[in-house]
Amino acid sequence: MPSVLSLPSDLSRPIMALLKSAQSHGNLDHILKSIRALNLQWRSNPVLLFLLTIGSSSAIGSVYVLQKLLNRIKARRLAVRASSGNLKRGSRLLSVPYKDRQLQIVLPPMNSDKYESDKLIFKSFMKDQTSSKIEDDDNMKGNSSIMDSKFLKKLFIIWRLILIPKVMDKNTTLLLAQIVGLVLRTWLSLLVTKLDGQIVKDLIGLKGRKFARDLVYWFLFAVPASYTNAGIKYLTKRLALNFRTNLVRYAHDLYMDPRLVYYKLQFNQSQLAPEYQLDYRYIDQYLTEDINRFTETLSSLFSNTGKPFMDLIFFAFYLRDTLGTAGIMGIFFNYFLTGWFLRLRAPNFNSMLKKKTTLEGIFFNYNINLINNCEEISFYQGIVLEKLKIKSIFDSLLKQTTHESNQRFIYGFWEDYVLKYSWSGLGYLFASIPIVFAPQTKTVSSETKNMKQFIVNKRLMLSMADAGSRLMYSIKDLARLSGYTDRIFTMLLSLHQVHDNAFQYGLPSPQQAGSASGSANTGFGSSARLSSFASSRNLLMMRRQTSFMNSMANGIHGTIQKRYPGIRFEKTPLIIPSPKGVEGEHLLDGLNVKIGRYDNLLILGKNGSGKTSIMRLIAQLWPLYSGLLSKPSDADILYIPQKPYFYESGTLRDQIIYPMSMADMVERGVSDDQLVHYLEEVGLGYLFERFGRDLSFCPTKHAEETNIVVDGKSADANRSRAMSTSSSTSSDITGTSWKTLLSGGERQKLVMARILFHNKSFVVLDEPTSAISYDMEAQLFETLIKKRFTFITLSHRPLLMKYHDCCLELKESEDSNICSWEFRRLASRNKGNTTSSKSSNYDAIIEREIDELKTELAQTEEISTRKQQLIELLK
Ligand SMILES: Nc1ncnc2c1ncn2[C@@H]1O[C@H](COP(=O)(O)OP(=O)(O)OP(=O)(O)O)[C@@H](O)[C@H]1O
Repeated sequence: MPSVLSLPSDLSRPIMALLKSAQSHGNLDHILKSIRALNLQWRSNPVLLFLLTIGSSSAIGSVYVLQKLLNRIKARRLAVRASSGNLKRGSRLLSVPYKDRQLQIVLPPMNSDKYESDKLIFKSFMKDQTSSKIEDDDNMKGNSSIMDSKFLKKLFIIWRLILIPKVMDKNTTLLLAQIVGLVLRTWLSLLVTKLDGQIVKDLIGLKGRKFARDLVYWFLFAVPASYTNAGIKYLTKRLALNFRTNLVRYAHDLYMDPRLVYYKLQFNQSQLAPEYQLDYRYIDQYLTEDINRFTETLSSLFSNTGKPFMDLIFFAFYLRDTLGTAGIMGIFFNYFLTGWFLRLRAPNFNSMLKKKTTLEGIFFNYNINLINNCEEISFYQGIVLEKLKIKSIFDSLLKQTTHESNQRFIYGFWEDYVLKYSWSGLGYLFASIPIVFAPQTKTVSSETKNMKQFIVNKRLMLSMADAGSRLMYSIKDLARLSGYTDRIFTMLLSLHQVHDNAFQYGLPSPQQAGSASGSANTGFGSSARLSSFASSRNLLMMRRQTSFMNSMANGIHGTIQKRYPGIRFEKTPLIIPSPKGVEGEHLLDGLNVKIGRYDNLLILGKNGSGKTSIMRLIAQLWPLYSGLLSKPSDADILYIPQKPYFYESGTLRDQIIYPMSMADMVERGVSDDQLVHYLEEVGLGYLFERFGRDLSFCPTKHAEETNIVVDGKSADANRSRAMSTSSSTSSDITGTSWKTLLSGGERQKLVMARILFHNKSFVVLDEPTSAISYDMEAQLFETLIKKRFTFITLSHRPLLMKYHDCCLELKESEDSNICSWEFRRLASRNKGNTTSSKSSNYDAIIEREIDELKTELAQTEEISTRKQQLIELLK
């Protein structure tokens, strides 16, 4: 038998001819002759597929370029329409920096009806869970099986509502294209397998010309095969990205809603089963990492399971001709047996993944906390304690990861032994069956035929084994997907619960509690934990009735009027929101206060007495359980919280106009000059100078890359000429944040400039001048009075009375934990000269404060005298 390396003369001739032609540069005749000598069949599969690939990729490329061009034209038109305010109602146009240009993205208006109808689907899911009592012991431990109905139901809900909301969706197209790609790839594998056997047959049969031709076919095949592989990978990534976009937008629409879901989430402590409870502190991880991982796992699952599945079916059909139906049945029986065996051995990857992801979130958040509070921690020199805390969190993560690795090691052994080696061994065995049992004829042609058949069968068997093993490996992917599906579903469920108009801050709403098909005690459905113990139907019914009565009695029944020209409380309790409702912790009871336009109110009280909570009630962050609250419309009132907030990556201008966008500012006709004037009024003119007389100054690095322009109005459009001379000073102080760049007092003053800009009739200020010097404080209050703002100030300093007309004092009560309150009108303030007006009422309080200060001063003096005496003694 000739060696494969020593080519026979028949084989070397066409190759030599090709080489010679290559040597004689451009001798087309020679090349054509050599190709002709190969006897290529133009209608053969490799040639047709090669030409088809070239043709279709050119067509796809042209469509892509055309689409890009059309998109650019569309974006330009949109920008023009946006700047003239002609966008569809509710739509917003964003200009997002991308490479060296701005991408125009239109955000369609939110379809709130969709979210309301989706809410019903989530509600009925929760009701089904209770009524069918799926909360069995397994679920209590979070050990849901990867293929259980709950996982599939959850996935189906997410799929139908968010991932592919309608049949004619672009994601459907991508999915279909992916399926076509998978079928094509399997078919190509089959053709390649046959060609492989043919090449071996040519070699062994010493057919040089055929060998060279099949080699050319091989290289032609490589083009569509590689193209299909790359295409499938691209489609997988694209689908994941589209799924992610849909999910992120959906979650953001619910989370960042004017119904304040992002704030109220902390109160959603309904008594749901643990698997449906979301820890709001880690919502960032759900919204970012989890969505990303869920969509990637889901879209890659199609190619990871689709390809082996197709392979199994195609190859089984092909092999049936040689191995017979019994042989194929035997192979599949083997697969199921090993699959069953591996499932028995598989640890609970789902629950391991959930635990690990939660710990990763805690670890990540703690690191962020360190960054956000680095200065405070440095002052306290608290890094040792912080390090200990971070270490203990990391240790828990490490323990969980080690446990997971150990489990994976044992399972990995069984998986590899069975899937890689046993199945391949069996593959050889099955491939040899037709040869071993064929009639024994010892001619050269029968040997080469046998060899070809063996090669083809062996390749198909190994491919089948590989496909089967990949299907088995994807059990792990499925477990991972199940874990992520649980997390994403829980997040969406919680968002819907809080987004619900009837959200009761953890207490079930009356209709939920009493719903006929519904259940006992969930934020929206039922208490899985409670109902799992309620073994009898009667007990469940009783529980429902009790819950209904409770929620009726403890629910939110207050009345809010929103167009009142002042603030009025009538018989209003101040209760910390909780699942107990009215029975929760009371801070104040029966509050009766009434102020009108131009009545400035000071709310006085010690720390923790409930001042900020009153502001929360007025701003409707907290519910009004009973009584009456009358307040001005939202457009007329501005709330200034105790902690000055600065817009992340925002410019100096953004900080003044927050929460308005540049587009709104331009629309209101406010110029940059006016903003500068406000800065000067609050005593921050020098800051403007320091930042290079540039309102676009931003201390955050890469601010330009993240500077998103809303509705086509550029931040620079309104900049006055005086400001365009940006000095080098501004660039010297980049790379920090507003929080660290400004002092405490400067931050409060900047917020005051915000008040002047918004110019709303009513302002609620929580400790607005706690870090500002007395002279500046007086100036700021004088400005507010002069500009005829009506302000409600929350403070613990009676000295501020001189700027106010009424005072609500919250006092500690001797006989109960609930503060008592006293509302009184202060003697009329001389609006022009506040310091000259005195009232005996607040004189007494001020005298008391002065006395306290004097006592403190005397104590300090005494200490310093003693210290001096000690020093002298030591000398
Ligand atoms: N979300 C909450 N959950 C539980 N308790 C809360 C919550 N928010 C506030 N409280 C409690 O309510 C009480 C009143 O808080 P509030 O912030 O209104 O005090 P304050 O009078 O503004 O205090 P300070 O002057 O220190 O700002 C405090 O005891 C606080 O612990």
